[in-house]
Amino acid sequence: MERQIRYCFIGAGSMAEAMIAGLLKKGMAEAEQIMVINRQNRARLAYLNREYGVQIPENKGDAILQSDIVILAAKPKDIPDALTQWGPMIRTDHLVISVAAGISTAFIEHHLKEGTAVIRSMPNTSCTIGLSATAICQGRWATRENMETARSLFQAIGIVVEVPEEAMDTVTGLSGSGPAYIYYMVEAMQQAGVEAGLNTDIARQLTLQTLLGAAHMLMETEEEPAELRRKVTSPGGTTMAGLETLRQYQFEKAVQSAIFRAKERSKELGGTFTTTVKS
Ligand SMILES: NC(=O)C1=CN([C@@H]2O[C@H](COP(=O)(O)OP(=O)(O)OC[C@H]3O[C@@H](n4cnc5c(N)ncnc54)[C@H](OP(=O)(O)O)[C@@H]3O)[C@@H](O)[C@H]2O)C=CC1
Ligand SMILES: O=C(O)[C@@H]1CCC=N1
Repeated sequence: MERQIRYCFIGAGSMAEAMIAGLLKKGMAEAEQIMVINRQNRARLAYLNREYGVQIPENKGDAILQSDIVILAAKPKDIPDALTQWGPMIRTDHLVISVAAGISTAFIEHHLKEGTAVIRSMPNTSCTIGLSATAICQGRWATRENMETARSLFQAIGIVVEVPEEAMDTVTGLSGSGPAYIYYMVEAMQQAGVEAGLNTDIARQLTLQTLLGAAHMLMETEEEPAELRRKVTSPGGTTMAGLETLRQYQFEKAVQSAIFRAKERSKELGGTFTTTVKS
């Protein structure tokens, strides 16, 4: 029987959990195939073991040695230390998939043995339920086969697009951080409903179904968002009044500025480290 692929997550935070939950839910991997290590939070590892049955090896280095795919899921600021600490255990036949915002494939490759395949990705937390929007890009030593492996991994937990590495900061600002913008909008809508007199549960139900319905309308009718918006907006009606108010508060500019700023932040997070990369 063919040996099953083994995954080692370096980092046991929100993103690792979201990917683990999605991979298990979609049957892409069994819990025995997934090992997780972190820096020091043992309670967190115990939780992941209890909740998902994933493997928490006694010896963290062994987890890397026994794996085929290493998923780098520490915070960008901790990536240099993680690479210094764990890099020596990563072999050239490993595939390294980073989910870290801003960190370039070149920076990661610099800390690993020459020839190690590195793929940079940007999923989002909706991978928990198989609905991530993930972008991937190819490092210097990664082959097309490695890219196909990463693609099938992320396809199991959502959609996947391939982009040039220069686009990864924009992707991070748009779809990596994107769920948070939507949740912020939902919070504001619910709060307005409650302040205007609805009970919390009703405000929540109406807001969530409105979000779900609008998302499905966009996906299923394939009409442009501006056209769908036009159909809601009766001349002189309530929507027109609401949209006008959003315009007065520069809604469009606010959303665009948020995405541009998040993109810049992604660059800043990676920029801190680029100077240490030798050409
Ligand atoms: N959250 C999100 O929506 C998304 C996040 N990302 C990216 O995912 C990455 C992780 O983010 P998130 O899960 O939110 O972060 P968290 O802070 O929740 O988790 C970070 C994890 O990294 C571990 N860690 C830190 N240093 C090391 C080390 N040297 N060796 C092993 N493990 C280490 C921490 O362990 P300990 O607790 O023991 O210190 C912790 O388990 C980031 O790079 C982020 O840019 C990408 C897309 C979306
Ligand atoms: O906030 C962050 O930095 C990470 C990257 C994309 C989403 N969360």
